Amino acid sequence: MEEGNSKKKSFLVPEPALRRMPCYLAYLKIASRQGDRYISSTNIAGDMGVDPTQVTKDLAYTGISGKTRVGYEVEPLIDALEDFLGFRIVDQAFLFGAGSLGRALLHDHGLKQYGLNVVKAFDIDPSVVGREIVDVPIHHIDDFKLMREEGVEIGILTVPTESAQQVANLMVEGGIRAIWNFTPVRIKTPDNVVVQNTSLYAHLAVMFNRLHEIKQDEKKF
Ligand SMILES: NC(=O)c1ccc[n+]([C@@H]2O[C@H](COP(=O)([O-])OP(=O)(O)OC[C@H]3O[C@@H](n4cnc5c(N)ncnc54)[C@H](O)[C@@H]3O)[C@@H](O)[C@H]2O)c1
Repeated sequence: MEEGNSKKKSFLVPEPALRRMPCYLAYLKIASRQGDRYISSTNIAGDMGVDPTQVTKDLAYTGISGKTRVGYEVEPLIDALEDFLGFRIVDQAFLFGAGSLGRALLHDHGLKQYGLNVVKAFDIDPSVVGREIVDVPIHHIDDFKLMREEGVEIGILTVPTESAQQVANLMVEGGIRAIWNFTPVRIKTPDNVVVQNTSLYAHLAVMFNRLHEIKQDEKKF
């Protein structure tokens, strides 16, 4: 489950719409592979369990609108969504904390496909510093300030909770402008730094709760 720091500033595109867009994109890519040239918002909505008006509104942010009766042309919509979401430009990122989660992220091919290329990682553990994981060199965190001139603005935070704020401070001092925070700590940053909190476990909690409620309802009948 993800939660941004949009409280600090009001952004043009609402976060729920942005979160739905990668799902539309994945759906459209399947449609394209099946040879569909056109698709209607009603079809997208029906298959994805979203309201058709919501689909039209969300997709309008890309600047593309559907045609009466035929709907959206699939390929141009895929292009527009990828451009809009920034998935076609590959941004460079640094990773902080090359432990179990950090390494899993380094092994994920999806990140690059979605426009994020991790070029360096930082850690304090002598058993990982100096090594490479899937071609990404692991440096000591103390060397991070020397890398400032590389102009990398995106940082992934996967350090233990106790170090989260301290490492986040270092990241900001070193020029990081957007932090993808996987730690459960609500880190404090200046207003002009984007923080995106992500937790697999929050989704798990929702799944447990929904399953529990469904089973409770079944018991009643
Ligand atoms: N968001 C999620 O869904 C999710 C899932 C798993 C873990 N987590 C969180 O991610 C973080 C990492 O979890 P993990 O299981 O990978 O832990 P881990 O202990 O395997 O890895 C943490 C790494 O950070 C390094 N580290 C410690 N202090 C550091 C510092 N000051 N600077 C740089 N590196 C430092 C450690 O040496 C280690 O390699 C934790 O905060 C955990 O709660 C979140």
